[in-house]
Amino acid sequence: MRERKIGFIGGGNMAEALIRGMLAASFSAERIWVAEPRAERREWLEEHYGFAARADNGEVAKACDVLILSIKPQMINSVMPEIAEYFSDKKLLISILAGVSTQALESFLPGAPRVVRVMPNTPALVGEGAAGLCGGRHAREGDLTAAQQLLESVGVARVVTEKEMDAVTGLSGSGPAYVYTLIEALADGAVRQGLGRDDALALASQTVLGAARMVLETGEHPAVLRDRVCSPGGTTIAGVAALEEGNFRATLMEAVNRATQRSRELGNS
Ligand SMILES: NC(=O)C1=CN([C@@H]2O[C@H](COP(=O)(O)OP(=O)(O)OC[C@H]3O[C@@H](n4cnc5c(N)ncnc54)[C@H](O)[C@@H]3O)[C@@H](O)[C@H]2O)C=CC1
Ligand SMILES: O=C(O)[C@@H]1CCC=N1
Repeated sequence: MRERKIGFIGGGNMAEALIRGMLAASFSAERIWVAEPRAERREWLEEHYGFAARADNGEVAKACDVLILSIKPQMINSVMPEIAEYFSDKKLLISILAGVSTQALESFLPGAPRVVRVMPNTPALVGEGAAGLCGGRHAREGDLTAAQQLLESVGVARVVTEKEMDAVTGLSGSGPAYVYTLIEALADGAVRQGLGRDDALALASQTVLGAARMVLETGEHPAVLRDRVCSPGGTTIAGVAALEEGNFRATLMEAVNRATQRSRELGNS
């Protein structure tokens, strides 16, 4: 993958997160192309990352071996024909679009198109992404491996079934937004009790990071780790009781549920 030319179709937030992560993981900037219609965004990308961004999707589709489709799902009808013109079985399409199936993408492309659908997330920008991916009907074994390696250069990547992709979207694709809300709310709670804003944000963020690493590195179930924090009659169980009163767990489960449903809707629209 590192030797091939990789072209992003759409240079927005998620494309930038992947590009920045890839550059940090020593992908060469010369091999990264971006098609982006907004002139000010092209200038910004060029200034910050040192590659030339193009206005024309066709130019990037023609030049690159791997295309990473990173437009909004609602744009596929107008953008896919621009790519299809230059697509062949020598090229690979990797889509990051929420909800859009490999079958829908394949229907725009000639022949037996090689398509891999991935759902990354923005922490790829700092090398801590969490992604799911699946192959389309004509994707070769090496295509899925290549896409997985690319995603693993910026975090964790799990191969899942296409049916599972909407749930991945509701969990890790959208999940950073839930966690940012959690961090902000934790900090607000401490600010309310008189702690300085900077200290509150730093401690809230590190607490989330530390707890996540405890789950990943000890292999213990989260409930076991939680029980170790809850001293009988202590402070933590008083806080946990408030979470239960506020339906914290049910609310998070419902957030994943709604985002998953929305991903399915985007696929049907
Ligand atoms: N933002 C996120 O956290 C994640 C987003 N995604 C997916 O990534 C895709 C992009 O999302 P974002 O980066 O958040 O959106 P965004 O709006 O930041 O990026 C989309 C980019 O496409 C450009 N664009 C508009 N019309 C175009 C055209 N005709 N041809 C080429 N480019 C065009 C826009 O100018 C913009 O820069 C979506 O499909 C989304 O489902 C997937 C995982 C996470
Ligand atoms: O909100 C969205 O639709 C995109 C997909 C996953 C994260 N952001």
